Amino acid sequence: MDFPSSIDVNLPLGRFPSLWSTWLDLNDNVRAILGIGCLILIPIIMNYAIAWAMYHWQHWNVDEQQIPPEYPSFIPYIGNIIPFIFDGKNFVQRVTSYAGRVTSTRLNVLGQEIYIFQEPETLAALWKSPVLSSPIQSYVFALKYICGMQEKALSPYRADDSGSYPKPFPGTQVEPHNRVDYIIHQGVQRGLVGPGLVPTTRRLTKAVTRKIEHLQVSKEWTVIPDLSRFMYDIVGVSIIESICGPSLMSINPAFADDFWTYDKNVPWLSRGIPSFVIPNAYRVRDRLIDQLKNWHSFAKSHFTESDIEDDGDSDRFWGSEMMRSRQKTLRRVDDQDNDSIASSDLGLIWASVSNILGASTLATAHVFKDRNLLSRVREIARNHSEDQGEHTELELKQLQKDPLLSSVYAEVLRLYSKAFMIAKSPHVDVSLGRWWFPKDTMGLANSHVSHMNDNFWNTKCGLYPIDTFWADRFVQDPRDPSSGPMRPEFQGKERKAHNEPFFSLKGLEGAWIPYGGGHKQCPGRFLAKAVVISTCILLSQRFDIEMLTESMEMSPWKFGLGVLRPKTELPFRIRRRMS
Ligand code: HEM
Repeated sequence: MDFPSSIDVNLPLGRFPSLWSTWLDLNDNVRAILGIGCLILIPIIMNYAIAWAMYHWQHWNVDEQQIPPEYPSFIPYIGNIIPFIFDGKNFVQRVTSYAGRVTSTRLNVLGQEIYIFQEPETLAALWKSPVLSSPIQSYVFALKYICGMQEKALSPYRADDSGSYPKPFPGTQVEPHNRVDYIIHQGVQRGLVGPGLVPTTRRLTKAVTRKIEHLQVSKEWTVIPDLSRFMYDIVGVSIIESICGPSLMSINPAFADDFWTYDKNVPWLSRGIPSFVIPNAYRVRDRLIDQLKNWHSFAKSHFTESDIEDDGDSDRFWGSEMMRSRQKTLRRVDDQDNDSIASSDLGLIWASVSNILGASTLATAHVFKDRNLLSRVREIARNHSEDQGEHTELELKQLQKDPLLSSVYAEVLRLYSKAFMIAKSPHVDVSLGRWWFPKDTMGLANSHVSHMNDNFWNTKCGLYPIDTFWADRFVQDPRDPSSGPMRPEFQGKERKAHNEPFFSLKGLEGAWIPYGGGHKQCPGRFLAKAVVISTCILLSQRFDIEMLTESMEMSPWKFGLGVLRPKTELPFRIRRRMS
């Protein structure tokens, strides 16, 4: 049908007829395609509009206790997955903010409901709950994709709904020898928080001190291309030695280099990128698993009880009681074999190295970049060292209580830790104040969102913005009401009990969360603090370091996996100080 052209120009709604005539001028195929497009698009837009309205309505409806509102997604089912995986930082920040405040939210990702809890009080309530287990799906995911565990060995992990407490959850059918969640949890607790803490810290600080003492650096400047690699050779290798003993790397001389390459590839492995795209990452992981198996059989055939040292923990074959006992407990779990135990050990070693390495590197970079901070750190070191050089174990322990050093350590973790913590309640719904956390669903918390909460952290009225490093942020000075980590209105009465500047994490539960919280909190946190502080002290005392780059841009790819790493190499020059 032809449309009279005269109407076209004279009608007050002249645009409508011209659109209409354009539509009629199109050929049938194009009209059919556009028609189908509209049929698909209109329900999507309506669905989005309804989801959007529901989202806001649930946020305004503050009187009721409810499950967190579902964040609307333009394309149902798959809408959230792409930004979640590839733009995690901005996506998580966006979905957990409402009307300028941090909030909790619900996402639908590939048909699965995921809850993100973020308000400090909600997180504090979450971590007090005694009914949470480990999120077994995420264990399975990490063991499969990051550590290369085979499907059969993963089945007892998938089946374990008994929780990580000594007493299994009521209703579970899992047999005691298959309680992998509890077995792993209690093993690392004993090794890193319980009786193993003192001997492991001693081995670790000794190894770090020895490596720093023996650095091949003279009194002349030497240029070194990358601070991260330099710190890996000190801190990363020391932590592997202190947990696994000297034999792992002495019988596998390529282990340290292979592990460095593997660690760089973990962000890709964790995204499930297949082996034909990143063959080298898979090859290096296979090599590490072979080397771990080689170490296991070497240690098994050489170790006797008499090798255990007087501290009751160390031995030169397995390294520590934690690694010795994992061999027994994990082997008893159904369907485990040499490969699966090696994959599991690879995961533990990665957890031990990855974050501590990032934290020590960034703390060192910040201390040496700021001359004033460096001289304050050196002054503290001098005051704690009797012979103006060597630090005794006791001195290093006392240095961990120093407010400035503790603040530098805490601020590095506040600024650079971007971990997802995962929680699940397999059997009962959990009340978290305003929100419900339904049973058998996945709950997440992200440290980046908590650490960048502008409404909580003190910036001294914008002088030290939330996304910048301020060495003194965590120092509380009783004489300065504007000091301390949180905004003055959140400060407790604690500072009244002090006369001198002090460091305390009181009141930061649910806000400073680099280690997660509650029962599943990182067991390596005490070791981490000891190492970050000892490394800063020892390096600043013995060496001059000048960073040869201004850039401290972080790679976004480790977002969600812990402490970030610099995007590029950090070149620097170093020389031994005149004593
Ligand atoms: C700055 C250093 C570190 C940071 C920021 C860090 C952070 C974390 C985080 C966020 C978790 C997950 C907690 C949760 O799910 O709620 C975790 C778990 C864990 N971390 Fe660390 N970590 C650090 C150092 C270490 C070290 C040095 C070790 C070992 C020597 C270690 C061993 C572990 C282990 C074994 C787990 C799993 C615990 C379990 O499943 O029960 N971490 N860590």
